[in-house]
Amino acid sequence: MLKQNPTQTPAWQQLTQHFSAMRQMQMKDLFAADPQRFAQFSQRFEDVLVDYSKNIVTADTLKALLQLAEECGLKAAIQAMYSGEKINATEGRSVLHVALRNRSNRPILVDGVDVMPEVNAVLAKMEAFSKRILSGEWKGYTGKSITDIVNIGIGGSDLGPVMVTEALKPYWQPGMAVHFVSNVDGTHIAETLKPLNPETTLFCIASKTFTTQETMTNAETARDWFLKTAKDQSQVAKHFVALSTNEKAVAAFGIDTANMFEFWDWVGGRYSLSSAIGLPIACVIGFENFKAMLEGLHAMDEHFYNTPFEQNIPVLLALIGIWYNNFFDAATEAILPYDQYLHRFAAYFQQGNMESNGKYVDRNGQPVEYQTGPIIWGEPGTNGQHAFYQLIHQGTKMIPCDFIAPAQSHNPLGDHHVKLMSNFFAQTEALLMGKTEAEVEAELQKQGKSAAEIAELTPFKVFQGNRPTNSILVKKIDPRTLGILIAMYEHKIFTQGVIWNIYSFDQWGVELGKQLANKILPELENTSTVNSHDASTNGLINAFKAMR
Ligand SMILES: O=P(O)(O)OC[C@H]1O[C@](O)(CO)[C@@H](O)[C@@H]1O
Repeated sequence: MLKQNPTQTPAWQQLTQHFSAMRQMQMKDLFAADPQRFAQFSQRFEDVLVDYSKNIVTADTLKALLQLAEECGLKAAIQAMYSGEKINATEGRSVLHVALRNRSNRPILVDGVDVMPEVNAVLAKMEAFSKRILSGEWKGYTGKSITDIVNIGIGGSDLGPVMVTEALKPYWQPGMAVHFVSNVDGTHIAETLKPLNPETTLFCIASKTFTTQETMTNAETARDWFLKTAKDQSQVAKHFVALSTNEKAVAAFGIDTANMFEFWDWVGGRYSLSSAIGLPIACVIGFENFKAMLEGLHAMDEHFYNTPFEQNIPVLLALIGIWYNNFFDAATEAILPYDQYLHRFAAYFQQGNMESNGKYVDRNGQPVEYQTGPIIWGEPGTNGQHAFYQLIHQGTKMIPCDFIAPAQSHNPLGDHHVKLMSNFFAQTEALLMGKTEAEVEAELQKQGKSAAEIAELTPFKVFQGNRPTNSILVKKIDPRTLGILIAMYEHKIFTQGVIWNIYSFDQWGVELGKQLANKILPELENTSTVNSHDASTNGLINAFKAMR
């Protein structure tokens, strides 16, 4: 794979020059000058409309950004990922989440072996299992059917299934509920288990490595809770299944490996929701709906693979993100879904994006001299409007935002949805147009304010506008559309990682904290004074011990 420093490309130089012309550009002037701007700067994919016209970009900006993608070897990088090359070089692994939802079934080779037969075999096992659970055929140790699934996992073994099961709540099958335990804080599992009955509860222990401290601790607590009632160790098989790549550790924990749903080292944790990690999803929305989501993911995978970059939605979103991140110095991006069911969508892509592209070392092992991954955050609208939008509208920082909304609500109650959507449209319009001094003065005059009051109040009520947004309007949040949206963001992240010349599929940055926690843990289990750390850490640990 090309290891190109993006700042050394001709396109980057061109963008730098172009930026000096664009930094003062007003989007409203661009709209006024070009009645075709919306048509020119929007793309449709199935029931998804992506409008990126409210960005500080012209055709020339996109041309230069597309050139940057070419010069950084994006085409070859996509090819390398889809053909199973070991693009996760620091871990020596292929990156093949696209194989998990490869509905075309075309062979995808890792080390010369087609992975599709094993992908399909696990999917078939998930289908059979989820059907047995949902039909009530799978019985617990007292002969009762399962009513509650508890997924125990963290990070990529939690956030995807949480986000998807919440997003697709209208598709939950009758008589089944799903719960998630991730935090090692005992409160999480204690509160989750409180209302549950061990006779009708199934635990999915979800861990790629099956060594993660949080997950193994919660899994042991769950097993103790279960055995407190069931008594008999042999009944564990009816209530515990494992979603993992580590057969040995699964067996050592006491889970029958017949109840293990396998995946592979070429599935990254944060890209694993369409692998066996998706089992709790299939068990609550049903396998047919799970399959529809896989089909949506695959449709967007195909779009990303086959579409020329100038119409390629993930590529365009990635390039626009780079424009703000690297030229306008925007440090964050907000994801703002106007759909309550998508309330964990930003959290999901916080891991997806920040664990992938939060890197300062490039693929040559050198520190980068440019910005890489942005900070991702967000909450559902309209709650965000009454919390942090003040800063987006009038703060000193540029925050490019993605607004996401469905045209059809799953809960068409009265006029709720049109009210919600009026806010969706109003916000991006306000961020684009702002409100001028003259408009504010006229408004205050109408309200009967004196000249002195008008002069005093006007500066506070002016909105500069010119704040960039993408609007992603979908027909309905259904399994297929959700799959499309997920893959769209995944490939945006990939594209940016390629251009920033970083490795997007490792996560060494999470290791140091884990190592130190393992060192500190035994120090917390006795009463002696600790002095093996820096003064602050020693002080805190010793204060903690004194307070216990
Ligand atoms: O599935 P595992 O192995 O328990 O890991 C959980 C999570 O931990 C990480 O390795 C680091 O936080 C994530 O990448 C991963 O999703």
